[in-house]
Amino acid sequence: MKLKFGSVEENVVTREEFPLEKAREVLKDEVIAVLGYGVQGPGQALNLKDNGFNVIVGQRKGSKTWDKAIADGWVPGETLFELEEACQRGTILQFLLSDAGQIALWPMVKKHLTPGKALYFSHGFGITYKEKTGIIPPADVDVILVAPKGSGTSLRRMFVEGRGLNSSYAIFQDGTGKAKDRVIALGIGVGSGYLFETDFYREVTSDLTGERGTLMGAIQGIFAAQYEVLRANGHSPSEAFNETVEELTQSLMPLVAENGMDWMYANCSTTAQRGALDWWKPFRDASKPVFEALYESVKSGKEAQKSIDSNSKADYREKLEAELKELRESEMWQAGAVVRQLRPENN
Ligand SMILES: NC(=O)C1=CN([C@@H]2O[C@H](COP(=O)(O)OP(=O)(O)OC[C@H]3O[C@@H](n4cnc5c(N)ncnc54)[C@H](O)[C@@H]3O)[C@@H](O)[C@H]2O)C=CC1
Ligand SMILES: CC(=O)[C@](C)(O)C(=O)O
Ligand SMILES: [Mg+2]
Ligand SMILES: [Mg+2]
Repeated sequence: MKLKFGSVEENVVTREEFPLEKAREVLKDEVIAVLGYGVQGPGQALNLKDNGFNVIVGQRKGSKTWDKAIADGWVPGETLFELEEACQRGTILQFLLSDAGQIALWPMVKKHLTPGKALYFSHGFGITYKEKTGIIPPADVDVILVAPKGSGTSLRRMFVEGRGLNSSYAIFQDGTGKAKDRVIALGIGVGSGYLFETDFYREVTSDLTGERGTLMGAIQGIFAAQYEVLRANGHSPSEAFNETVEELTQSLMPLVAENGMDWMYANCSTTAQRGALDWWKPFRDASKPVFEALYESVKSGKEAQKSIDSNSKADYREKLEAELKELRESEMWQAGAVVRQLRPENN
C-alpha cells in the first residue's frame, strides 16, 4: 500500500496486507536454505521455521556455529547440512555469510543456482560492488533482498516477544516472474514489522552510512567526547557514565522510541528543554561535515573495499576481537560494566 511519511508517499507492505497464511501459500513448495549461521542466519532461520516454512541450514561442519545450530534444534542430515549440500537442496538460497565470506563461497553457490531458484541477500553489498566481489548471478534466477534494519539478535528477540523488526526489500532481477511474491513472502516470514521498498544500491549506501554513523560509529564517538570532557573536569566515572550513557539507554531513548524526540523533551525539565533546544543545532552543524565525508567514502566504494580487505584476512576475527577488547577495556565501558551490575533487576 502507499503511505505518507511526512509529505512523501512510499510503497510499503504490512502483515495485514500480506498475512502469514499468504506467505506460507506462496512458499509452500520451496526449500529455503539459510547459508551461514552467524548473526542474521539464526534469527532468520529460526523465525522462518517457527512461522511454518521449510527451512534448512547450511554451515561448515566442525565450526563453532555448527554446534550452535545443533543446540538451536537443527538436525544434521535432516535440516542441517554442509554448505554445498544445502545449496543443492535449497530452491531459495539465503546468502547470509559475512559479506567478505560471500566472495570465497560464490563460485560454489553459483554452480547450484539452477533455473527457477532464487538468490536472497540481506545486504546490497555483493551485487552493488560486483566488480570487487565477482557476484554476478545467472539470468534465469530471482535475485532478491530483505534487509532487516537491526541485529539478527534483535530480529529473533522481537519475534519471540510478538513484535517485529522493520526490513527493506528489493528486487534486482526477476528471473521467474515470481520474484515479487517470493521476496514479500520471505520478508513476512523472517519476522519483519513492516517492509519498505528500496533497491540494492540504496540499501547498501544507506546501511553502510547508518552503521558508521548514528547507529554505531558516531554514537560511540559522541559518548567518548562527552565522557572525556566530564572526566577531565573532575567528574567521577560513575557520574560521567550515568550522565552520558546510562540515562540515555535506560530512561530517555525508550521515551524517544515510544513517542518521538519532542515528547521525550516534554518529559524533561524546562531547564533541560531550554538547553537541548539551544544546543541540538550546533551539534548538527559540527557533525554534518563528518557525515558528508562519510557518505562520500561510502559512495566512492572506499568503505566497501576496506571491509573486503580487512574481513578477507585469515585472522580477521582475532583482529576485530582485539579492537573490541580495547573498547571494552576503556574506562567508560569498564564503568558501564559496574553500572549494569548495579541495576536492581540484575541482582
Ligand atoms: N549482523 C546483522 O545483524 C546484520 C547483517 N546483515 C547482513 O547479513 C549478512 C550476514 O551477516 P552476519 O550474520 O553478520 O554474518 P557473520 O559475520 O555473522 O557471518 C556469517 C557466517 O559466515 C561464515 N563465514 C564467513 N566467512 C566464511 C567463509 N569464507 N566460508 C564459509 N563461511 C564463512 C561465518 O562462519 C558465519 O557463520 C551480511 O550480508 C550482512 O551485511 C544485515 C543486517 C544486519
Ligand atoms: C545490524 C545492522 O543492520 C547493521 C548494523 O547494518 C549490520 O550489522 O550490518
Ligand atoms: Mg543494517
Ligand atoms: Mg550493515
